[in-house]
Amino acid sequence: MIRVGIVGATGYVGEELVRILMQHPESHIINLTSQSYVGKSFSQIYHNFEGICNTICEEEDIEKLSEEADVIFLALPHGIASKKVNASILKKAKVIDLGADFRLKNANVYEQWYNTEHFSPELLKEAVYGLCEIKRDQIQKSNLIANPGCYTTCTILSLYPLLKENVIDEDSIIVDAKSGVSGAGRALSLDIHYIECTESIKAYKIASHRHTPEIEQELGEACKKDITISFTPHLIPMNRGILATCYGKLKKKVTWDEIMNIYKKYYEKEQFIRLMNKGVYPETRWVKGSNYCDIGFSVDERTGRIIVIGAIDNLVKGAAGQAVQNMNILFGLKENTGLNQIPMFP
Ligand SMILES: NC(=O)C1=CN([C@@H]2O[C@H](COP(=O)(O)OP(=O)(O)OC[C@H]3O[C@@H](n4cnc5c(N)ncnc54)[C@H](OP(=O)(O)O)[C@@H]3O)[C@@H](O)[C@H]2O)C=CC1
Ligand SMILES: CC(=O)N[C@@H](CCC(=O)OP(=O)(O)O)C(=O)O
Repeated sequence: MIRVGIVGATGYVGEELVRILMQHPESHIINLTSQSYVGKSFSQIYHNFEGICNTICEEEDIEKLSEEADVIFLALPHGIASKKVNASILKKAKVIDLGADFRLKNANVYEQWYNTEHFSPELLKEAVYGLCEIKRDQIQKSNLIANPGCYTTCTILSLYPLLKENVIDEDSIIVDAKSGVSGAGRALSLDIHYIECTESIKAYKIASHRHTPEIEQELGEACKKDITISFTPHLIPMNRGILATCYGKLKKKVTWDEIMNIYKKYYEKEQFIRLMNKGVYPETRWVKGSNYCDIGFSVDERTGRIIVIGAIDNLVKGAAGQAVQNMNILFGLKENTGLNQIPMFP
């Protein structure tokens, strides 16, 4: 059994990690940590776990945890993981960070977009960006995984084959993405009060969202160029789900079938990526509660653009599910172990 510790277990991502790992046949949760709920059992915080997980939440002690656990998941706000992780911890346990501290390769870029200091830039070289379908060979050999963000997972998976195969103009990319409110986490803030976000849709952090450099970094690596994209996130009054609508100018005339062959080249064997048939476009409810990323597209002959739609559950493929997929790769398990949840509909 893989001994697992979850730091920040009481947030939405932590809760989802517990839900998935409790059903994982090879994992055993040995420690759940919290900041505000030390001494409380997990089922007192999340009553859906009554009779299922009565583990008492403890104060975080990552040094001690690294002696006892095989893998530590960090589900903390940005800026904390880079203070906590160090080389000595990584010698003893593998770390999967679900925040953003190790995703960007350049600490200056991180500091610029996150407005906070990076406390362990020396670890950025060894951190692997844990987008499983694209980086599994590197993930396997690493002790520090930077689990991708939710918008970024959906966007990069949706566009990656087109950039790898040089099909679209790299600087023409526009991503219009929508997220459910759980994407903002459980901590209280005015923007996510019921009245502030129900029955309304809004764009936010226009031309300034911190997922922009992450998408540019990974798609730039795919096409071996520095690229800039326009990325606009929106808050949607639903609990879970990300829908990314991605636009790109085609470099030459292509048919839908030709593009589908490109997607198949990269994703045909991927269990968690489902390519939609012609005329079918992903919906968030088709992936809710599951680790799937659904992708559909249309070739617009009139404008010479391709429009790709991607959908994921932000808490599963966009966070905890992908983190467990990373754990499976790290420990040589079948990648789908514990991750075969069928999407909930409705
Ligand atoms: N929500 C989502 O869809 C996604 C989130 N992420 C990322 O995952 C991470 C966790 O997100 P999420 O679960 O939504 O966030 P939440 O706000 O719901 O949870 C944060 C967790 O971190 C703990 N915590 C907060 N501040 C501190 C601190 N100063 N020191 C130690 N622990 C602290 C909280 O403890 P307590 O409850 O005890 O206060 C809680 O357990 C973030 O980096 C987020 O950006 C990534 C992908 C998707
Ligand atoms: C709706 C909402 O507020 N979403 C969050 C994204 C959450 C996420 O996946 O991102 P990180 O892991 O990079 O924090 C946001 O826009 O900041």
